[in-house]
Amino acid sequence: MLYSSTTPEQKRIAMREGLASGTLQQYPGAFNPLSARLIQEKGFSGVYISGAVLANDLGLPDIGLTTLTEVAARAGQIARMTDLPAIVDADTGFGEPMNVARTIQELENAGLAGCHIEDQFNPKRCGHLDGKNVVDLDTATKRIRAAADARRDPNFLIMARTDIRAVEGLEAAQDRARALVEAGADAIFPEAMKTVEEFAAIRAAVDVPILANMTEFGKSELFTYDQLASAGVNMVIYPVTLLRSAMGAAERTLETIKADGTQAASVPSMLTRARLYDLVDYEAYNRFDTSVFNFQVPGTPASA
Ligand SMILES: C[C@](O)(C(=O)O)[C@H](CC(=O)O)C(=O)O
Ligand SMILES: [Mg+2]
Repeated sequence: MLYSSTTPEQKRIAMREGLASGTLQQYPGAFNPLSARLIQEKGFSGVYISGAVLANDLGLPDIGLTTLTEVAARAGQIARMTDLPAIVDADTGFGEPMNVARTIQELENAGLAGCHIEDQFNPKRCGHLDGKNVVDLDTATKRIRAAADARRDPNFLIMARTDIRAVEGLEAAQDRARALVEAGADAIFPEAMKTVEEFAAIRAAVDVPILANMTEFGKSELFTYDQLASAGVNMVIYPVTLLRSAMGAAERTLETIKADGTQAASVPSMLTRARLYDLVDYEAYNRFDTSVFNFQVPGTPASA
């Protein structure tokens, strides 16, 4: 009810325990606070908050147009609606190392469990597109050092993402991953790995948890849970999957209304009123006022 009753500190501890457990942690991407509830209900380990989704949701491309204020506010709205730890995509950290430091503190204040900072140039682009550029090693490590020094909760996860694989190859990615860990990264996000073996190569290069990005229509095949687990991956994200699914369903429903003059044919694939009320915990608000939920939800049997 209302917001989650788990504190950000507890969520960060749970996330750290999950990463240390040896079990692959699955973090689907929430596109709004309500979808974070669904992710929790389905039994996932955590919630991912994608920069691409935050930008696309505003009707913008994912090229670094969103601001720290927007990202921290929306990520905070999502994080507080779930008991699960939430990790947010902080892109390039929103500026110079001093801006990165401020970013970390704002994200801590917003209740996030961690974030990732990448080594792309601005304007950045999706890691699975061609034509990316990465900053030099000195700039990349300064970002991470600033992030690690800025946090106040030692359990807030600083994950370093490197996009260098697509630019300079796998060995360069291994070298950079090692340097980023040296600079204080708690985890590594090797972007746009082509094969499971490439994930295993990054696994071999560093001693910290590593993340696999299973985004659709990208450079990586959609590897299964078992494939990633056997390559030693610790966390997998499905960053844009729910937004793509929801928008795909919305598009089909709009087409149905146009074609049929009614949405009736789409109703069976919709979340029902009862399920929606369930997810927002409607009935629980009766503890404040018993006249809040004193009706039969339309569409449910009288005995339900
Ligand atoms: C993970 C990612 O950074 C994101 O913002 O979700 C994107 C996902 C995507 O664009 O498909 C990425 O750069 O991979
Ligand atoms: Mg992103």
